[in-house]
Amino acid sequence: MPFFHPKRKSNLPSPSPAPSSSSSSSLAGGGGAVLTPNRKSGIPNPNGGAAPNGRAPRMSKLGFHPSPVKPDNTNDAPITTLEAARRAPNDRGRSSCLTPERSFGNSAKGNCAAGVIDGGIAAKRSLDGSSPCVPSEKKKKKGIDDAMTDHDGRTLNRGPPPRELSSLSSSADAEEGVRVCVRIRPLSFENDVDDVRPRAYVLAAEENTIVRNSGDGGSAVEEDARYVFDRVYGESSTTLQLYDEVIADIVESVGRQGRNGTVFTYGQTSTGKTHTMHGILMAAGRDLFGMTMDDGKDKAPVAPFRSLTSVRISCMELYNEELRDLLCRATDATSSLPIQEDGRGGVQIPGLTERTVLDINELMDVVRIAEGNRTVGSTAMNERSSRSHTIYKIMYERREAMTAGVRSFDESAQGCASKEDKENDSTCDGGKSSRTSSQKVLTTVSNLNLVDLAGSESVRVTGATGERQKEGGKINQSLLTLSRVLLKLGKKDGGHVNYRDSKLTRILKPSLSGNARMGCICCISPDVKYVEESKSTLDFATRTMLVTTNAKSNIQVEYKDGLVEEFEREIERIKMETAKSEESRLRMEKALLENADEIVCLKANIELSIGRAESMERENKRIMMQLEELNLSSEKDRDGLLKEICDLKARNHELERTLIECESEKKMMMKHQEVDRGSFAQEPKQMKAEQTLMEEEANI
Ligand SMILES: Nc1ncnc2c1ncn2[C@@H]1O[C@H](COP(=O)(O)OP(=O)(O)OP(=O)(O)O)[C@@H](O)[C@H]1O
Repeated sequence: MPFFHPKRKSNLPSPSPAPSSSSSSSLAGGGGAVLTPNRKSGIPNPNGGAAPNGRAPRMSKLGFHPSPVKPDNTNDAPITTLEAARRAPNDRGRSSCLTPERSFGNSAKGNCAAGVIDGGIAAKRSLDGSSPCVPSEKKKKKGIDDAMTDHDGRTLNRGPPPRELSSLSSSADAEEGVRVCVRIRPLSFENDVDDVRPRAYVLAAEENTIVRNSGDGGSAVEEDARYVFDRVYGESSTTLQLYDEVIADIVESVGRQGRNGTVFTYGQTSTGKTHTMHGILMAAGRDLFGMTMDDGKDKAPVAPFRSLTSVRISCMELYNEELRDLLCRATDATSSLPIQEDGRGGVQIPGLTERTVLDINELMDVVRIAEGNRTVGSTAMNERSSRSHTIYKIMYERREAMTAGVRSFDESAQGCASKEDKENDSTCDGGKSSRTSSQKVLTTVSNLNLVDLAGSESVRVTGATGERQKEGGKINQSLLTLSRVLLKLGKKDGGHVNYRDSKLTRILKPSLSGNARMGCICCISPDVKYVEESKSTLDFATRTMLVTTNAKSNIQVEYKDGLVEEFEREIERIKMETAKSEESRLRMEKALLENADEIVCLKANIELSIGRAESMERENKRIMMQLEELNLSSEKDRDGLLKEICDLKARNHELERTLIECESEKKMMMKHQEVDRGSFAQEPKQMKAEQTLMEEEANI
């Protein structure tokens, strides 16, 4: 079954600007919200580092800056970096690497380095010394070969011709299809160009067709294995290419026509959705700020007018069906925000933080803060997997004051945009109206919603358990609801569309139900392991192709005498405020510089103290160890002494016994002695008697 959907508009893009629109306070419209300060995070700055002036994003009191006046001299900086990759060959700054005939053609296989937008990969590709935007001969040839053959070198069937994307030159308020493109991420980030492993899906010769790699010779690709979208981008494509061909037009109609735009990335986990969305955020921000600068240039010759443009951003995530503000303080970050329908088809999110940003650097600073607050987790497939759907809402507001009777440039180009305008404006009725009011103000608030959906995932490949598995379940559930809603919308007569089954579809309702130009980027992996997951993404993309929207231009016209003067006074006041805040910033910078020495000194002292504390801790540990050793050895000694005492006691006991025995022996001996002494005493007497007797005998 061919998936080409024939009912879309087909005008080539035109750079001509168009009129503006009115405000609404919803995801499809404007939205009053509280301003709160914020935290830091980690996406690369468009200049590759901190903002050149080192400033944090500012919140202007009113949020407006006069568009013809540059708020400060840093405004060009980010644009310059990005423009370097784009501006060269044509003045609209569209893909600088594309030749005119390729700009809607084979560019899908291009090797253009996208400067900061595609980061590492782009930089890697330009390392061979060739100009980053001019493919080398080898690459050019490979690009052509890729277009005609699959990865095993087999020729592929041709698909239907690409449907042409409608553009700004199409009449305002026309129905158009959601712009759908598929991007295949590189198989391996280290060596993507030369990796020759077979791919699950390959690009066909047409830039809008992708086919399953059947592996059977490739010449007879089955119809159900062939998908046709608005564009298909291969592994070596860049985000900038994709942005230029599919998204830039939507962004332009947000800035120039006051229509809402919504772009979302969809796909399996780790297929490059966040990677792609960051590039889009940067490029869209640059284009929108470019338009604020253009405002004055285009109109000055046509009408006496003044215009004020402001850009605000809010960031939110939908985690486990809870809506969180990504720009509020850490303590509040976990509280869930309510979603309220405003009864006019829009959605309100009370309490959502809005930050006014004055240039692309400030915008990306805010995005970095939001990124830092996003819920990410590590899975088997992605070390930093988004565990939530993230919505970046950029509000572009423009107020124009002009003398009635003279049309603004945009009006002249497009005619009066809205019915109210026609009714109120004498310039739109061929001069029949007798209205004589001299001044009018056109106010337009249009929103660009950039939605980075969490990746669909199967436990089989992510190996998720516990909390990760629970999150995965919620993600899949909300994506399934989105898919069902798109299916119903695509069928037209599909009956009631139930947006209420998930918060994701509730938030996206204003866009899905028609009041936004929409773009959908479906990301897939070329890995054959994930062929089923990729097929499911391609089926989703196919369903999305059938959905059409009809975005209205949001414009409000007010008439008031003396308004231009009032407007001019306001511009002056804002200019003064801007100058004052610039002055105080400079003062603070100076004070910071003056305190720098002291800070260095304090730092050194702190480091010294930390060193001392560490050595004291080491000493403490050493003493503790010695004490322990001593305790151990004294315990040993005590045991030995106790044993010795026991031995001595036993010995003592033995000696006492021996003593007693000795005593008794002694007594016995003494007794014997006494007896002996008695007999001894008798003996001398007897001897003496005997002697006396003998002497007597002798004398006789
Ligand atoms: N086209 C690409 N070129 C270079 N690197 C890429 C590309 N696509 C993805 N990557 C890298 O692949 C990794 C995963 O990409 P990313 O986080 O954007 O995927 P994801 O689809 O958003 O994943 P998840 O749904 O899990 O959040 C990142 O390191 C990213 O930089």
